[in-house]
Amino acid sequence: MARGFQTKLPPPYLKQVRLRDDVPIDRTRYPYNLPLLRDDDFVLHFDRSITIMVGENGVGKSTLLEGIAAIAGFDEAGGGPGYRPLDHSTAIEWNGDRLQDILRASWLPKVGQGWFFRAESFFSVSRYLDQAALEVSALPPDFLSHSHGEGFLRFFAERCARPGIFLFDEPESALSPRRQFEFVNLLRTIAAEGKAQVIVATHSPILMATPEARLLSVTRAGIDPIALEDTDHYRLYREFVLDPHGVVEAMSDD
Ligand SMILES: Nc1ncnc2c1ncn2[C@@H]1O[C@H](COP(=O)(O)OP(=O)(O)OP(=O)(O)O)[C@@H](O)[C@H]1O
Repeated sequence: MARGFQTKLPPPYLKQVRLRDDVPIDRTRYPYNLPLLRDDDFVLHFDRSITIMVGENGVGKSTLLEGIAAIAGFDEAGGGPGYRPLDHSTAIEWNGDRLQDILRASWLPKVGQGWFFRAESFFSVSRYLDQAALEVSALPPDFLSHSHGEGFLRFFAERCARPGIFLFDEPESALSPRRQFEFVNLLRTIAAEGKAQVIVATHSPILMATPEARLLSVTRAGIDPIALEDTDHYRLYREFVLDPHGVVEAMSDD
């Protein structure tokens, strides 16, 4: 068991996040201006150990994950509690971590263990882990001496064997379709073991098909449960597989 987190209670540990009603919200500025957060009664419920968020580019899935990561005590750039893989001191942009100021989280119990996986920071996080191990004369995990996808899967498998809350932003970006099925198997193992909560944002219909997962549709209007077969992603891929050349022609700009 990871130090600091042991519970007999089943996941999901993070039950919901909702907008606070006791702080003013400046809706003119990112991330507070996301259309998704327009309603004062915005609420995101988690009712299974695996939650998969799906939605068009730009609706705010990554921003929400950054906000949840910050609430859990993880760096917005990725990593676990106490990891600071990037120096943010010169950052001029506002990021999703600012959502922690306007969101109220309900936990049972509160979990501070876990990891925020981001494809774009995998390299710097892996370097950071190697460096941290070398500094204490430990064996570096060396996730980078593999292909991108292999290193990523090894990383997931190693981290997710521990209890905690795990956040994944588009994990499929490093994975071939076959490896995505391995990732689904990993999610299924996590669900069966009942010691961890996982929240994934994805565009992959393969990941969305994880049987144990609650699939949530994220749109500018809000967040609602959805069936795989009702997602735009599934419908478009289905049309494509049935008639790839015809669909490419139909979608062409000319
Ligand atoms: N640091 C930032 N400053 C200002 N606006 C931002 C910033 N990061 C993202 N945005 C904007 O916020 C909106 C939501 O972005 P976000 O990356 O959360 O969407 P997403 O649903 O994760 O999209 P994708 O599927 O492309 O990853 C987009 O309109 C984006 O342009």
